Amino acid sequence: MSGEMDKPLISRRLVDSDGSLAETPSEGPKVGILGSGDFARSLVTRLVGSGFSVVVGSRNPKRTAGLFPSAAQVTFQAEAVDSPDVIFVAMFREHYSSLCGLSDQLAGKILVDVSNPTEQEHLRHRESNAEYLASLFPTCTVVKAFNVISAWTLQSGPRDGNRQVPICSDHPDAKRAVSEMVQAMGFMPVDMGALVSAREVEAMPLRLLPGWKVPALLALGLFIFFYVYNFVRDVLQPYVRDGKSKFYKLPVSVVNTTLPCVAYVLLSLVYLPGVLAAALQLRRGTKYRRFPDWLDHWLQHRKQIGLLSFFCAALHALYSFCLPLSRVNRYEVVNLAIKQVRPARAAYQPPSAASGPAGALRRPPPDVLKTGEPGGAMPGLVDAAQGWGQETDARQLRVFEALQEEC
Ligand SMILES: NC(=O)C1=CN([C@@H]2O[C@H](COP(=O)(O)OP(=O)(O)OC[C@H]3O[C@@H](n4cnc5c(N)ncnc54)[C@H](OP(=O)(O)O)[C@@H]3O)[C@@H](O)[C@H]2O)C=CC1
Ligand SMILES: [Cu+2]
Repeated sequence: MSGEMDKPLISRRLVDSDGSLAETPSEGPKVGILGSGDFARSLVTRLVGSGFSVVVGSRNPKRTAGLFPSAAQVTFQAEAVDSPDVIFVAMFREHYSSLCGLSDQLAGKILVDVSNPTEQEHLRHRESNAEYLASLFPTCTVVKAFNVISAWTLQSGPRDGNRQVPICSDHPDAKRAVSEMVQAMGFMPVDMGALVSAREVEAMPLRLLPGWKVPALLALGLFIFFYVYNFVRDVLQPYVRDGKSKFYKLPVSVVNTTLPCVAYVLLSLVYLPGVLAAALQLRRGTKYRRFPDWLDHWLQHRKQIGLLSFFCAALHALYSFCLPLSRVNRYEVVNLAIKQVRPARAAYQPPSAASGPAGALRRPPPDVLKTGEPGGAMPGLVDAAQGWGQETDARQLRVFEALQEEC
């Protein structure tokens, strides 16, 4: 294996002094490609770079020849399929039947189906594209491969994340030959069994973020549940019972109360299946029996559930860090207001019968009336104004104190 890894992907003889790909050595294994689209072009670049001799079959070779490295031979379809034993069909399913005229020349050869159906096509056709190709060319051996690799990955070379190439075919020898090519191109073949598995292999690229759907729906469900609960507890109940409007809490405060609830429940759902599995093994007295399906799936989703739990907790930490900043600001403003109003309130005396018929003509304590001149010009008017001011202040103070509680 280490010997394989030491081999350079592009052999020295294939690279010109100016760095471009030179003429292929005639002894390189010959591979045919039908089609001249994006995938065919990337495939050719990779194959040529891996030391293969490539011949491309196009309906219009004159038009397409310029798109390929000079090391590849571009010709008509009939000519291209003549000599190679392995032929890649880099075309869409609906055009497969246009190759039927080549049936005789293709007899006994290995056809590699690289196609990917769209979601609708996948649902519409009961048989996979590879099985359809095999039914059109019963004298050929069909191998399904490379469909999970994008044209871009083919061209830029395999990365660690997507090295695997699932392969399936009814003929072990053909599968082995294609597996060796896959390896020579720097990818890792994964045997998926017989050609009936092609449907499964073709569905792989259709799955967006496999394994995340159930955990994501679970997290969303939990979030909605706890959000509604916190909404009823923190917003709806104070509104109905005391008439207090706390709807401003909806976008930030209620969300921030909800996030840790979701994080905790998700975290417990990461550990719970392990405990259940251990209990089940103890009860059965063996660990060599399969878990029931529901537990098996649950165990497999632990990583995603754990990551979602971490995400909720991290978001909660961020919210909790940012919230006090705005609160401190609000608190300082309210505090300042209270400091200004409180002395006036302490000095306020409700009007009593002794203070005369008008009530407003009572005399405020001297510390409040610093600027007023007791007994000066128009004392009654000054008193009345200050009495009115104190009543307003008292009401404001109640509002401010309520605000301070909120902070
Ligand atoms: N692009 C990608 O990243 C990937 C593509 N694939 C699969 O590879 C196959 C080719 O894809 P791609 O290269 O992107 O597609 P393109 O449309 O770019 O190429 C399709 C090619 O099919 C050839 N062809 C042969 N007969 C016909 C016909 N009757 N009508 C139209 N075209 C015909 C054409 O070549 P010419 O005119 O020279 O005959 C054409 O260049 C598809 O099955 C796709 O699912 C799989 C994985 C990734
Ligand atoms: Cu917290």
